[in-house]
Amino acid sequence: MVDGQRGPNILVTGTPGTGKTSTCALLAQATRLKHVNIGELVKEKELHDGWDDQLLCHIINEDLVCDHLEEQMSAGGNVVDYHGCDFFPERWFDLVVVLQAKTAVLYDRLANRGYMDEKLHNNIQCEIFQVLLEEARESYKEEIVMPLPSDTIEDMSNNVGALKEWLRTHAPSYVIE
Ligand SMILES: Nc1ncnc2c1ncn2[C@@H]1O[C@H](COP(=O)(O)OP(=O)(O)OP(=O)(O)O)[C@@H](O)[C@H]1O
Repeated sequence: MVDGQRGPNILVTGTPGTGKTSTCALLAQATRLKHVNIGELVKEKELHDGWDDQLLCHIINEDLVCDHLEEQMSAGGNVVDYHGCDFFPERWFDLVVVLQAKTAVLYDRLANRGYMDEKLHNNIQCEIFQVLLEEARESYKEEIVMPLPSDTIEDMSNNVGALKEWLRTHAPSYVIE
């Protein structure tokens, strides 16, 4: 259910490479939702505690991220894109989408991106053990958690369609016809 006091907020999560950014970008084009890419935001606004040499990424400062986004999320109308979901306030989200990809598909995508060794292995393990789905189910009410396959372009298009349909039901003014 969308909180009646604000616009809808959707979280799109999943292992890196499952298609969060591509899906959110398409959804934002087709609706009035604003795409909030947490990884980009962390870099741009320096909401981090430096660089992790082992994982080769910024060490996100979750408190700074949540403080930075509080006002915008309280207003609603956002689709948030991040490979984690347990540190956001539960009240922010009306729907939590977990994108999933088959191991072979994800392997190719991450290898194409130049991921190697430990980083590649860790992300593949994360997907095999459905870490993000588990995290979403532990952090949000089960009925708002929506796992979706993201192996093909057709899946992506179906997913954007399903999310538009969800918006049509819960917050129709956000759908651009
Ligand atoms: N459903 C899909 N079908 C075909 N290709 C896809 C699909 N989803 C993503 N891709 C491709 O996989 C690559 C990774 O996608 P994307 O950057 O959207 O993933 P992500 O989950 O946002 O990753 P990260 O968490 O690292 O930002 C891109 O080249 C994208 O075009």
